[in-house]
Amino acid sequence: MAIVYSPGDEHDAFVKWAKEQGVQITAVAPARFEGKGLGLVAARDINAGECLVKVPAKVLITIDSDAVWELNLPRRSSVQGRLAAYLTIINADDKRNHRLWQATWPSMQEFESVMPFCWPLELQEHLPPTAKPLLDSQQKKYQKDFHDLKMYLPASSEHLFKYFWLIINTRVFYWNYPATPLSRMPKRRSDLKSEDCLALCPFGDYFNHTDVGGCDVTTDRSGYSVVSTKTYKAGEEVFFSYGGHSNDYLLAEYGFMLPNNHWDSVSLDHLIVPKLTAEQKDVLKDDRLLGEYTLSIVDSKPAVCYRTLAALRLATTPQQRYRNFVSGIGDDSRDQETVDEAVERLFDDFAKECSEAKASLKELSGGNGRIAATLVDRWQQIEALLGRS
Ligand SMILES: C[S@@+](CC[C@H](N)C(=O)[O-])C[C@H]1O[C@@H](n2cnc3c(N)ncnc32)[C@H](O)[C@@H]1O
Repeated sequence: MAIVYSPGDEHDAFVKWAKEQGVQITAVAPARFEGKGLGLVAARDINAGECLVKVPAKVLITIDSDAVWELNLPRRSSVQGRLAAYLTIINADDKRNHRLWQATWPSMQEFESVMPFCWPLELQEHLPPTAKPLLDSQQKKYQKDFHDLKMYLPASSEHLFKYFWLIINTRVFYWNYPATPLSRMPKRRSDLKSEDCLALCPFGDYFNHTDVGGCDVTTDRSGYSVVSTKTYKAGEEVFFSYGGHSNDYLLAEYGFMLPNNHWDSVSLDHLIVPKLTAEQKDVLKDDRLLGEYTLSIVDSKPAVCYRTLAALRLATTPQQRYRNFVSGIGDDSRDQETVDEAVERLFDDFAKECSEAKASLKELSGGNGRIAATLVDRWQQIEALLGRS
């Protein structure tokens, strides 16, 4: 993979600024990686357990930062919205403290090709069934944030607000305000959800994601520390994990997918739920087994989850045998063949959906070849999950 070790003057200027702000950087440097934008490269051999980056709390951008707090943005709007509004409002100020940092962020043009949020509707409609609801909820969140905050933004700045909203979506770290006074917290500490706990973290936001990790990130009152959990050879990319996310989640939230992602899975709900009778749905609901049916790879083979097996058993065998299965009593092997056949039919239906989506994307590609190619890749990955590639 092509790596550009000196990615540009703006990155040198930012690193100098970050160090002046107290960010400690050891043995890693920004570099450009094909297909990933910027990332961090090991500047020498690194041992497991080395502290590579320390970012002091005072340089984070959170809703507790004085400059954000002083804008007095409405508390009913989300933390993501308020941070995007802050960045939009302050953007015209040439002396803003994070100016050199902002110069290292991706452009709106880059987002337009990789973030499903920015894609034309006809391509969004070709997202797989697990990614589509993620995009829908993102769009709703964005609309609400813009609605709540537009009166605080400079005139005609929606485009900029959307850009910063995406910057926050793709670059924030989890921060639960370890030293913030109660009056400034977004909610009572016990009510905080992950979407309330956001911080922009200079230099930390250069790290790209792997499914297997490679560094641990810890927080305390002093800020963030990133410590290697494995050895790296000089010139290797240094990663950490953004979490155990499927490729549909990575695509919708961050605009990329991993070629081999051991967390990958897809929902089977759209194939199973519409085929259940109202009575079957009630039974599954009472047993807390309605929905969240997933397919993943276990021991290198396609595997459906326990919930799927329960739903298919209810759909294809007498109810008492389903009851025995979920209660863990009796011999369930006599229905194994029937359930296996139901799984196969499900896979046939999903494989057909994959072929149709790919065929329709071929017709569409036109000027959006890169987006269509990403979508075809994702449908092919689903075929591989089904064992049908
Ligand atoms: C926190 S930023 C990391 C730095 C970013 N690559 C940049 O150019 O500034 C997260 C973004 O990096 C990209 N990214 C992270 N991990 C990646 C990976 N393994 N492969 C491709 N892109 C990745 C995605 O665009 C994601 O939205």
